[in-house]
Amino acid sequence: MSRLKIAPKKDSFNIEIAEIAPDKSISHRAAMFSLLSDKPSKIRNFLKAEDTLNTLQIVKKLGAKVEEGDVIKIEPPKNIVEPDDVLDCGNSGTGMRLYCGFLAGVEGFFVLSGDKYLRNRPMARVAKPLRSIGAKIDGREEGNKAPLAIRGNTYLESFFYESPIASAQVKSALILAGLRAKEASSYSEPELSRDHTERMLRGMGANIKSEYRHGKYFVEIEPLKAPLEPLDITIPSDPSSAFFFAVAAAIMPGSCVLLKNITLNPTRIEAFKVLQKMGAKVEYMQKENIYEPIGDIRVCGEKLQGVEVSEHISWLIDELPALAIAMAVAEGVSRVKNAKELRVKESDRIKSVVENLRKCGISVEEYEDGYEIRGGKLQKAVIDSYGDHRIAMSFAIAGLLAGMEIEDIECIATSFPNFVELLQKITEVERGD
Ligand SMILES: O=C(O)C1=C[C@@H](OP(=O)(O)O)[C@@H](O)[C@H](O)C1
Ligand SMILES: C=C(OP(=O)(O)O)C(=O)O
Repeated sequence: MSRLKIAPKKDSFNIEIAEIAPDKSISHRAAMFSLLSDKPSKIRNFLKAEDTLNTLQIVKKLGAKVEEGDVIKIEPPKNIVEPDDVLDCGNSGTGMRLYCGFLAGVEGFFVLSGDKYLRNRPMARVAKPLRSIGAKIDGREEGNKAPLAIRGNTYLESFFYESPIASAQVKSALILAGLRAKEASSYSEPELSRDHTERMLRGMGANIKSEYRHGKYFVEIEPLKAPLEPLDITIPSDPSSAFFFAVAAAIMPGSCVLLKNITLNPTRIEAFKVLQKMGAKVEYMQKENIYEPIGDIRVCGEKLQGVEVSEHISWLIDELPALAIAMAVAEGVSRVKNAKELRVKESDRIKSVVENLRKCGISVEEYEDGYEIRGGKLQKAVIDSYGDHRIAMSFAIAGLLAGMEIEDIECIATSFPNFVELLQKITEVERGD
């Protein structure tokens, strides 16, 4: 297990970062959705991190020819091939849950598994609704835990599913199944979760409509009549990865960071808005709109104030650990509520945030669905990442103020392989065993 030692940064900094990792959510989808066409897809700036490379590896095992280079070219098979081995999703909930929906309606036998963290995450949220439309999915705990065995079939019923949670992974799994169902289907969620699946599939020609009705978000899905158009996409940078550097600037008054070519999709930048509410200066400069609004974000540090976060949780769920670092140094009390979903991520992120902040000398109260953080002075500590990339990177950023030692940092490679290299532009970072 490797560790990182981060040296405190004494002066403010002003940098531009054009090398934030490509968007993880969009990369997973680009690789997987290429299988819905009968023509080759071209993907530029694909995220070459463990999670998305596992998804791409599965695309190959399902019969696609993949040419890897600066541009990834995926030539889909005529028919999906039944793989002769387990499909390894690694650490990725997105990979596993989306493949469940994708494979449920494809003839063949498929086994999805992953690392010890993923095998411990709940899968009933996709297995149950998929089973109710005729999918054959089983696994440990009656299909709640991987390995999951899918006996795909082409008889999926159409559905009207009201999801109790705003989860883009559940929504995407059901949309993918709906594309192969007998008739039109409908899905609703309590609030709009990230909508990359709808945007990309629509761009490929799928008949998918979405609208707000009675305070809920609905998606109507028409089954595919023919293969979709291929993707020709340049993946923008990931706002969830960019956010670590936004926090770095925000907690060091006088510092600024310009983050280039980031997805500005409103379901992805809510954490930047919270940082702004806390007192940081945040500017958005939209440049393009290809499937998604894309542009630059500039963040400059000012004195931060405590904040309460209890709405639009799905729009900032992945950023909450990094936001907790800003909350830890803000003046006054901050609270996060309605965020129970944090407990079923790569680690129980409520526990990992609370325990590690306490090690840094910050007073924190744990709630079932969040936490209360009393802003103070961060102290240097030895941090356990719990094998969770977002915890490792969040506390590495905290190191800018106090110095920090992070244990078990291999997980960073799941989403942001060049994170340490970029952090070294700001301060000294030492890797050790
Ligand atoms: O669909 C996606 O790409 C994702 C959806 C979110 O998960 P949930 O659907 O579980 O909320 C998010 O936390 C994850 O990092 C990526
Ligand atoms: C929750 C995350 O990803 P996933 O669910 O795909 O493992 C994440 O990247 O923070």
